[in-house]
Amino acid sequence: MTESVLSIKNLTKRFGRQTAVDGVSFHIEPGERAALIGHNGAGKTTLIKSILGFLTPEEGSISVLGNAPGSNAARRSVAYLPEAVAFQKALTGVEILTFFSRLKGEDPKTVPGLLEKVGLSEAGRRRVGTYSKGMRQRLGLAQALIGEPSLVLLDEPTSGLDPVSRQDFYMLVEEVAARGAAVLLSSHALSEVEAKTDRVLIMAHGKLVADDTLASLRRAARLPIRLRVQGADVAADEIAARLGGMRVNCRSVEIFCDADEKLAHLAAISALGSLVEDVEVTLPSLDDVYRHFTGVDAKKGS
Ligand SMILES: Nc1ncnc2c1ncn2[C@@H]1O[C@H](COP(=O)(O)OP(=O)(O)OP(=O)(O)O)[C@@H](O)[C@H]1O
Repeated sequence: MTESVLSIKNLTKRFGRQTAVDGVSFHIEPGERAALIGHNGAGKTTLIKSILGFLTPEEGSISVLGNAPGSNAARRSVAYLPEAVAFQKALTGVEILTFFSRLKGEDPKTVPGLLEKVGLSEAGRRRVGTYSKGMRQRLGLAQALIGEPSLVLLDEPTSGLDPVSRQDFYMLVEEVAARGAAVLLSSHALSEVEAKTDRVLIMAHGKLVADDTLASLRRAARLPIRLRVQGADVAADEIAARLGGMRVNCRSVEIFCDADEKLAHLAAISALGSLVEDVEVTLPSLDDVYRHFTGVDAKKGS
């Protein structure tokens, strides 16, 4: 069995009487991309700071490839990209990456390759003060990737980026995971992480209330799947009469069912032959799953 890159057992962190992280346990394996989601104040940043060794929890343990957080060995294996990455504006991208490479004890000759990886080769000789937010964030990722870390912690990494920059950013994250690094990414952008991560960790009031793949969480929540059947011409009445479900207009009928009933419903729809023009299957979104496990609407917060 491969060793977990990150292993957290029964972690509790308090600030005075406030319990920010409450008995949290999970582990992340090499190559896994895990999303950490939760309302404001759920404990995500406290958890990330504990993994980095910036905070000392009252109870429980954290191991980064067998090493204590904040130890030299753990620091060499962990990369961190905060939400709002800030660099010395007067320095160029090359100068910044060279500086951080030396700080990490890595050879600065990897800098051009890192800049190329994040699409900043041409901008590398320009001062960072002239960079857009997306370019600064990509430089931040390049800095985090110095020395090929085994664990990459990303705190709201795409906030403020435009859709194309987000897309590019997630392609880089995919590459990092494909190389075998474990990625833990905290985000409020649920529709985004839904497609871009392998596992979802949901925190609420300091507790980990869900930890699994989205498909398994959907099954556990038993949220209904929506089948929207579009009939040929004005066949909705006949389709509704033969399949059940709810007629939503003169051509379409909606059926809600459990995951394990889906194939039977699709077979029944298919048996209607030319009466049916199309069928659309909508699975519960991460928003729906989030609401189920936290009782909170992701768009509204706590
Ligand atoms: N240094 C601190 N001193 C006192 N309380 C703190 C401190 N840091 C965090 N907290 C409290 O701990 C709880 C968890 O905060 P945390 O920042 O970890 O949440 P979060 O999930 O990252 O929230 P957000 O999504 O808003 O960033 C909150 O109630 C917060 O007020």
